[in-house]
Amino acid sequence: MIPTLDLSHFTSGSEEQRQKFVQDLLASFDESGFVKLINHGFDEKQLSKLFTWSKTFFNQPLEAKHEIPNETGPRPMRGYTGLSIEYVSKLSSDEKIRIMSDTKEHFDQGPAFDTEYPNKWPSAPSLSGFRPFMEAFYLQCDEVCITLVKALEAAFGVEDGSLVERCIPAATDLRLTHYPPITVGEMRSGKTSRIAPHSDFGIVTLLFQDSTGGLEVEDRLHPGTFAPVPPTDTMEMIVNVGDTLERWTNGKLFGGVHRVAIPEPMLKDGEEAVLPERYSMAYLHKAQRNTPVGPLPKFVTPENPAKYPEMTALEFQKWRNSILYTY
Ligand SMILES: O=C(O)CCC(=O)C(=O)O
Ligand SMILES: [Fe+2]
Repeated sequence: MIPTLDLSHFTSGSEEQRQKFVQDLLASFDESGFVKLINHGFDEKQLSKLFTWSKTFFNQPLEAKHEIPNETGPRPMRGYTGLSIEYVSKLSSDEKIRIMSDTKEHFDQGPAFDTEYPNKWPSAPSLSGFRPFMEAFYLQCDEVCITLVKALEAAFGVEDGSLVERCIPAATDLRLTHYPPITVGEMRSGKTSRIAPHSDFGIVTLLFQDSTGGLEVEDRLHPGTFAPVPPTDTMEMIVNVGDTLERWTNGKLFGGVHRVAIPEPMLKDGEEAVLPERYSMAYLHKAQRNTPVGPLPKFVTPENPAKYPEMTALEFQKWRNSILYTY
């Protein structure tokens, strides 16, 4: 089971609570690559609005969504990507996974100030409030990530601010995903899934899921074995370690592998049963673009030499993104 930690213990708790938060965060990342957070600063109204906006966006006619197409290729994603375009399965070295398509559509958003990869916003009057809401939501997610990075500085015993400065200005991608209804039969076919097993590219990911279920986490000690992360509370934020943190820590921490499969209560259902549609929001926290994503000196020793080659955060992201469309 993934432990639940109280973020307010770190931001406004006693020294003892802060230290305990830091230790528990590291222990949980070490064990599963995942943690759940409460008291993260978002309230129920905001989260319900987030999902309402996401539904309004994806409920638009396809032509309207295609007015802001994401350009597939080795670059940060912006705008709308339709069904079965991105295959995260291509990141896997397992042949059985590599043939799986993802049945999802998504909207990707970067920093508001980004002129190199500008955001693409819908023009429909019914969505006029979408952009201001999402821009504010993005900033609030970034604040939570910076707080977590501060907790990691304490956990690793590195200088205060030394990791935070690697995250400014923000270069994160926020993603809204819609998984349309799909039959149990299709999900069991081995040819498709909602999202195939993968790890995220950034430092950490913040995730809010609706009440549909299906998110699963791989047991690091038993690759190929997954445990469900059922939605128990809409206020719950799920946080996972991404590949950048794995690289910075020279493999001490690892990118938590996850997927979205058949929700637990439907596991015994027949082939014709239909999984209801599902919505999620992932804040895929990234390092600042020119920041190196090779191992930090602290984690490199003669016994444990650097396992990951040096490159910038943007080079790493371009490389990983270029793989997603190679079919
Ligand atoms: O929809 C989810 O719960 C997971 C989404 C995800 O893994 C991703 O966007 O990287
Ligand atoms: Fe993911």
